Amino acid sequence: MNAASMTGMTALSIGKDIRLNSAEELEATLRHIGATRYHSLHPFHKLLHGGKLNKGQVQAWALNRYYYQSTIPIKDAVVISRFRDRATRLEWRHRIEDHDGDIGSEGGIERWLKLTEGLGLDTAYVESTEGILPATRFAVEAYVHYCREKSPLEAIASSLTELFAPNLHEERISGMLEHYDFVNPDIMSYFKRRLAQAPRDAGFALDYVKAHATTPEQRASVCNALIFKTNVLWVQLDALQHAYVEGHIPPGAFAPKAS
Ligand SMILES: O=C(O)c1cc(C(=O)O)c2c(n1)C(=O)C(=O)c1cc(C(=O)O)[nH]c1-2
Repeated sequence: MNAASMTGMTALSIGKDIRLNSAEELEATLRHIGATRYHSLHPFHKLLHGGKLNKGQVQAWALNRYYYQSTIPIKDAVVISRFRDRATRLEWRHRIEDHDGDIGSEGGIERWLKLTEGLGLDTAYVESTEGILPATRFAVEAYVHYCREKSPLEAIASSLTELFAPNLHEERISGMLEHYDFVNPDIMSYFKRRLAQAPRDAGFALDYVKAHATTPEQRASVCNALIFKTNVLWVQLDALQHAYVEGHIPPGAFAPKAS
């Protein structure tokens, strides 16, 4: 089967008639899903990286993304809880440390707060998550539930969007530094650090699903987990676009000060 000419993919799943007969076909299909559905393609990202947003809109993005970032270690604790196998738990554990840090060493969540603080947001307000969009909360919670309720294989597979994150982070670092005078290298340190972390994590997850999805049904479930996750990311940007570009801010959500 040629993944690039794949037909029958719906918004939620690959077609029932698609049978993936090998690990190589699985990987080709996963890469096709990333190339056609990753949130790098979303119009909100084009605006963000192209310097087309004002400071309030960038604040709204960073504030909402904080909820995603700060939930990732909770999600990863759920993933770990799905495994009896000690080796898999050990391998996954560093992801929690990457985000939470350790006693005396900074983690990704603190680096994200540098970004929100550098953008002029009050840290206590960001951490309270009071101002986030309802859709951000629903989408991020859905990701945690997914990892709790689906198979351990699908829980790992749902992290595979990270295969496609480094290109996006490169584009974001250079685009935002070039276009916004309120952005500097220090507050972008979160993304610089992820450039090293994400390929290692994604590489493990890809090898894992290639080795452990041994039937066409399991390979389809891996693809559907990745489709689910691309949707988790996509709807968050849809909600930002609707609220902060088209101007329909839901009641109670963050309202940027006029700049
Ligand atoms: O900036 C981004 O677009 C982006 C995307 C993703 C992703 O693809 O899920 C992650 C991250 N960043 C990220 O920083 C991160 O730590 C991360 C963890 C995970 C995950 O699913 O376990 N995804 C992502």
